[in-house]
Amino acid sequence: MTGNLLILTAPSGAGKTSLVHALLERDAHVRLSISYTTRAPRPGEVHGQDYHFVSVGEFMAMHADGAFLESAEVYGNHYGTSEQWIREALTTGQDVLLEIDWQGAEQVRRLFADAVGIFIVPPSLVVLQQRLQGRGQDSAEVVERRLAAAREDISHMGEFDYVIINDDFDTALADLQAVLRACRLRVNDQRARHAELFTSLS
Ligand SMILES: Nc1ncnc2c1ncn2[C@@H]1O[C@H](COP(=O)(O)OP(=O)(O)OP(=O)(O)O)[C@@H](O)[C@H]1O
Ligand SMILES: Nc1nc2c(ncn2[C@@H]2O[C@H](COP(=O)(O)O)[C@@H](O)[C@H]2O)c(=O)[nH]1
Repeated sequence: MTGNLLILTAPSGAGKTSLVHALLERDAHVRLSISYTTRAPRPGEVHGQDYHFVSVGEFMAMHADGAFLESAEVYGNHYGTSEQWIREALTTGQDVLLEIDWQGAEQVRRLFADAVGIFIVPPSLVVLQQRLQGRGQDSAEVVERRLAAAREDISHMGEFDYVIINDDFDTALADLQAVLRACRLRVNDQRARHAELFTSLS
């Protein structure tokens, strides 16, 4: 039985990384894909933990080798997901989270028809601006660029299966846990679990 593939997308600063980390602390059966990026590390970010930080040359070589399940240029940097890592993790039966933008989500959906898309939105653009500025890790120019893209990002909401409004953090986290729980109850997984149970009890 393979794991569920969940795509989490949001405008920058909506809170998806915070939600994902809170989920990972509470759920041992879910794993997060660590993306490759050409973006410079933020203060405190760790290579191999937050991202695999690579040069543009390294990224392009990986892209040419077909190493990425999906990749996109987002806010001026390149980002990509390792195909090998994803396929291996799913094969072990663990659920996998992809924290990627809407362009990457589109590519993954084409390859994995049963991937579940979750779009996270901030309650308003004013709140989004406060979160991006409050995070205190990006220059004013970077914050401006990301805010300017937020409306376009949000216009892709309809391409996803679930929408979580990240206003109150605990409510949004409970919503994310509920979606994951619903994924685990999908018929294909449950049929396989039931067949095992049925056989063992017969
Ligand atoms: N519900 C919430 N209420 C208040 N602040 C929040 C909430 N959720 C997240 N934040 C804060 O908002 C900021 C942005 O959150 P986070 O870095 O998780 O966003 P993100 O969507 O992952 O952004 P990016 O795509 O740029 O990585 C952080 O400082 C985080 O602590
Ligand atoms: N298509 C992909 N998008 C990705 C990937 N990893 C992250 N992202 C998205 O980039 C932006 C900016 O992230 P930041 O860490 O620089 O703030 C955000 O929307 C991420 O979801 C990826 O592998 N593929």
